[in-house]
Amino acid sequence: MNKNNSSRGSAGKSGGQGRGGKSKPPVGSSAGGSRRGGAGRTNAGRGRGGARPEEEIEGLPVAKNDEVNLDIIGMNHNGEGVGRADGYTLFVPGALPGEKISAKVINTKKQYGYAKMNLLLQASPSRVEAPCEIFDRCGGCQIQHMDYPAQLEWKRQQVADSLQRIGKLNVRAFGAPSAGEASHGAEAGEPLEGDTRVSADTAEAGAHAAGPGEAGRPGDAAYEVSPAAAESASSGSLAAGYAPEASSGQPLPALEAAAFGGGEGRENGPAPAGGEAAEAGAPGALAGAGGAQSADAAAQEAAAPVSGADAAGEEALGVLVPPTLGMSDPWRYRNKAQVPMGEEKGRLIGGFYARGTHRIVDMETCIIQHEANDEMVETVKAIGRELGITAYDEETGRGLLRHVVVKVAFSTGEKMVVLVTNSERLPKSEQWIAAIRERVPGVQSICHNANMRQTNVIFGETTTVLWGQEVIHDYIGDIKFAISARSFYQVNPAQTEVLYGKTLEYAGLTGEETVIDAYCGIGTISLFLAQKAKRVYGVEIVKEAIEDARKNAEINGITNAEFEVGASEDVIPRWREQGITPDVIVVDPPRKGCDIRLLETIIEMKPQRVVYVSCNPATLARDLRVLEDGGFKTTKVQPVDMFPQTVHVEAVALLVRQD
Ligand SMILES: C[S@@+](CC[C@H](N)C(=O)[O-])C[C@H]1O[C@@H](n2cnc3c(N)ncnc32)[C@H](O)[C@@H]1O
Repeated sequence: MNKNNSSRGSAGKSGGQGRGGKSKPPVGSSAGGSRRGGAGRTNAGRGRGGARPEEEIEGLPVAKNDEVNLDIIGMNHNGEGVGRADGYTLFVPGALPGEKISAKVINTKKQYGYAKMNLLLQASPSRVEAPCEIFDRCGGCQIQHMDYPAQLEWKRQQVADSLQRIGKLNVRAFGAPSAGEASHGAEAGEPLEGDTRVSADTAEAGAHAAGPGEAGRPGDAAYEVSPAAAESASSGSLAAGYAPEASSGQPLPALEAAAFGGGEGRENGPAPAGGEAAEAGAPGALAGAGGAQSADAAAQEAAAPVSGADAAGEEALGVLVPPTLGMSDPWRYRNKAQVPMGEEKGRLIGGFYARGTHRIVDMETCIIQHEANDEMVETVKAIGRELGITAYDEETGRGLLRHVVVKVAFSTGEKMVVLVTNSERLPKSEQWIAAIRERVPGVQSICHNANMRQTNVIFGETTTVLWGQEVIHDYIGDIKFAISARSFYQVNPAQTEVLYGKTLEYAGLTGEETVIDAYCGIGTISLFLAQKAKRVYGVEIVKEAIEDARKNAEINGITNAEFEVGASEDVIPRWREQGITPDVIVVDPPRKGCDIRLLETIIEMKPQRVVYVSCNPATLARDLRVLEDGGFKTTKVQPVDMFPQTVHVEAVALLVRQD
């Protein structure tokens, strides 16, 4: 915080425009006009004797309703700007790294608080106008106001930071030469800008597990990843994976030290203001932006080890985290929409939840969805209104239509509509079918899923095909996949090819290997691997997905892949007892990461390589630490942007066995 420029209480309050969304926040002409004399670091004079509002905590440098000027030094994993007011962390929705803002404190906790941006005093060069009409209300995307190169670089930093702080891995300084080159230059071990910024940007990210709507949760201040927390978050919360532990009341650095045995790895100072933005334009730093890696990144990749022998020489340089592989057109990329339904003044509406809430923002178009999905959702809403359908109400448990789920296969154009209702049967099903068939050209499958439980989980156990096929078909590369209503299928088909391509490359197959694909879904990765391996064993917990996987092997004439239903942590130890000895194990778990029993089994099975595909850098880093302690070395972790405009981060890691 610029102490001299901050104001207290109501003095000099400015406009209240809120977060930087579709419309940019007002840009102030200058940061001058200081209203507060002196540092004003204490809460003195704020009624210690009972008049103080309950949430106000003594000894903080700011209080609720204070106006402060902040330098935004980073962005947390929810996409909120991170500012410091006299060392106290304030999260500011809509603020970008490198910006100077004026903000009003809206809530304080012991270790951090929230502020609302009033005035943008100095904008980041990465700030763009969010193209979506409802960006400032909808919780679906979080970073449309950041240009795409900066999004990609931020995602790389998230991965690098998690590896360092949670996994306690030594991350190679970006731009550092490979082992061979290192002997020629002194720079090899020196931290580069990227690394310096990493920790500062996200030092608070782990401390902040909750979105605005969850701000009241106790003890958000730990990096430790709890499977239970992550599990509950898999239904969509961005707070996923961080356990409410270790709320000691200490300032953040001490907390971090406690959680991670502090002092290990790099200790980085705060990022220079504007650092994120400045680097966004750095040559070679943002290779993913055009859908291709930079020459720099490609050279590092080529130099990175893929075998245990090479790894020794590279070890001192640390784990390589190349630039995020991004899309050339990061819009309209999603093949699936799962839209909650509600009512507004008695009218059926459907859209995504407002940030941090379960309040539905009615939506006509979503510009990260394929147009066909937009059209299907709109059509289904219109039909629902015509048929007088009620929407399910979470609070009362009454009402009928819960979710509309639509899928489109990019390569074949096949479409699926799933109506999820709070009823065993779909009332007026004949009318629904006739109307959808008539108004959704090319629809191949209309399904009903019954979910009568009072839960956030979208699907219930029973799915019925109302009309048409049970599945739709899509291709990834040359392989054809059947996708049913409930099976997991990657949502960004263009980037799925990139992700699986990396997975296959890291698996380093010659045709002689036995491979295990844990958390295999409908066998997508398994079938990719099977083309280059001797035998592949896939395991997945959802029965329908395994049925799809078997069908998929069959329709592609692949005979060297077999699949089993069950939890990876139960099935793979059994395979071990049966004498299956994999050369390569691929894991692609949900956000909560791998079960510890699975990690222990992997360590005991001693495959040459482990390829870990992850959609949560925090749990990835936690699990890599276990595998490292068990004798594996992490050599590279490649971020792949599967979810542009959102804070979701995907990465593929390669580990090689040390002995
Ligand atoms: C991130 S998806 C990956 C699916 C697949 N690899 C793909 O790329 O399409 C994770 C999958 O793990 C499954 N899953 C969750 N917990 C599991 C467990 N304990 N054992 C096996 N599969 C599990 C989910 O049903 C889901 O299909």
